[in-house]
Amino acid sequence: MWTLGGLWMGVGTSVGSIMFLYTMIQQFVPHQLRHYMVKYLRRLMGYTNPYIQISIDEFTGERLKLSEAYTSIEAYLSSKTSKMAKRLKAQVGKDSKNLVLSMDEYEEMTDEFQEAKLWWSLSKTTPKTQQFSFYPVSDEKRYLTLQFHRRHREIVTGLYLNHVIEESKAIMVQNRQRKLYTNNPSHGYYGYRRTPWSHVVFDHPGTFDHLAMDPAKKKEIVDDLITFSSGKEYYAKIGKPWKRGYLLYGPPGTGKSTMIAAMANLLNYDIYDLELTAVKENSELRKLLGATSNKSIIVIEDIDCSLDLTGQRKDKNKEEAKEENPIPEKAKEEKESKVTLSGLLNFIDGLWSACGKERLIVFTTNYVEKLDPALIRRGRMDKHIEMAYCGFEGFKILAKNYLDLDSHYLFETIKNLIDETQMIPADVAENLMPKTINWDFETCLKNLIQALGKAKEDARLKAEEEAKEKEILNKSGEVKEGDLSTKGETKEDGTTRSIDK
Ligand SMILES: Nc1ncnc2c1ncn2[C@@H]1O[C@H](COP(=O)(O)OP(=O)(O)OP(=O)(O)O)[C@@H](O)[C@H]1O
Ligand SMILES: [Mg+2]
Repeated sequence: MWTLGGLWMGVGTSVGSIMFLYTMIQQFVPHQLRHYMVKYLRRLMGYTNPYIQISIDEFTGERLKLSEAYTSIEAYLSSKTSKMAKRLKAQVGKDSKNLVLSMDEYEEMTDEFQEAKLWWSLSKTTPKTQQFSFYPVSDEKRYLTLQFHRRHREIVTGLYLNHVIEESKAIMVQNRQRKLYTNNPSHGYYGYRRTPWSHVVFDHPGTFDHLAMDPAKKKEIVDDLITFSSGKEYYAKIGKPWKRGYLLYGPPGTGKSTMIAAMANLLNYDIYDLELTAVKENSELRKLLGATSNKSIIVIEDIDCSLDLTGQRKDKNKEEAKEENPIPEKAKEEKESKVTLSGLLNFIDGLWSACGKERLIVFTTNYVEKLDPALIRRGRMDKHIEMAYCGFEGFKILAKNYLDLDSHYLFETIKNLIDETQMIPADVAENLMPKTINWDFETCLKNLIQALGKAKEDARLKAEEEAKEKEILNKSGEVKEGDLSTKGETKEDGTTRSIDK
């Protein structure tokens, strides 16, 4: 036992010193020399060293995408770090309640699996051209290295790595703090952040239980989402990338944004709120897409206002104003987004869109009829959901939510009024909300009844006004028709034909 322990310590020390040497070279040797030194060191070690090394980069594919393997292993190691590593890094965990510890840079730790002993270390490569900067510069690459004896190759590649990934899944769920990302429009270059997205903790309390809408429709949406999230094998079987598009449309204040929060809370996904007008060109759109994680919702709100997507829908007034006050060409180029409709279509379902798994893409709009049909066809936006005015079923959900009220004698009055009125759930909710400390159910419900009565009356007056306008128009139309018939001659089939003068 002692001998084995001593041997392991010895091996650990020699591996440690080789890695230390590597790290020193990476850190302090000028990059022109570094390449040769590392090459010869490796060759030398190849003859004598019985150890195999696997490295896992933090970012893959020109660092566009956060490596899933890296994230998983980092989570796995974080569960062991507190016992093994000496230099730790602390981050706030789920719900900001606990601190999650992970290995600090240039730190090493050991792990054991069956009879194999394994060494993990975290390193980084520094940029080729050394620059003075207060922040770590964007060329920095972090990577994890795993070393083990070659006699354990089968165990490690066949079993250990799978074991790490499986363990990491449970740990990640435990530690997961959901995030709300945005593509930061304040500066195009994302520098030391190493990702084009900036984020805050996603803390929206909205759930489907809170959402006022037809229960049958709600159930259909929830079922659809759950089926999607558990559809890994199904999507693989039908040969489709594991993603789904949702189009939420309807008047302002009908709960489109609230539904997105409810979707994220239901499925435990992150949200990427994409500000399309801040994206300069299609290639940036691809970068943004590549830097999103799996299990996420990519949202483009008010898609109809986001861009001139067809090239035909330019705002005429804006165009005229531009002509009067022309913006200098360079400033214009810097400011204007060059994202095209085809760029966006590729973003949604081109080859690039398949680079992640389990992703929802959600568009919201108040004017569905303004959207290009290509953008919202099935396959891109698979499910179209209309968020409508509040009906009685929706009201009951709001009454339960805002007043904790299941039934009341005034419900019948509200039922009769609400189905004849077009009131958005946001207004119904606002009218229901208690306005004084000593509130009671009756006052709240009567407030709503009053508001509904007023809305109904306003609608009646508006309809009357419109009818009058129509009548006037019809009359003037009749006069014109009358003029025409006097000037025309009657044909055999009873229609009239004008006489050319
Ligand atoms: N269907 C609904 N159920 C519950 N609450 C709702 C619903 N619709 C709106 N609300 C309430 O009204 C507020 C505004 O709703 P929300 O922002 O989701 O509307 P929206 O449809 O996204 O509007 P817009 O088109 O202007 O973005 C929310 O904070 C929510 O409290
Ligand atoms: Mg909204």
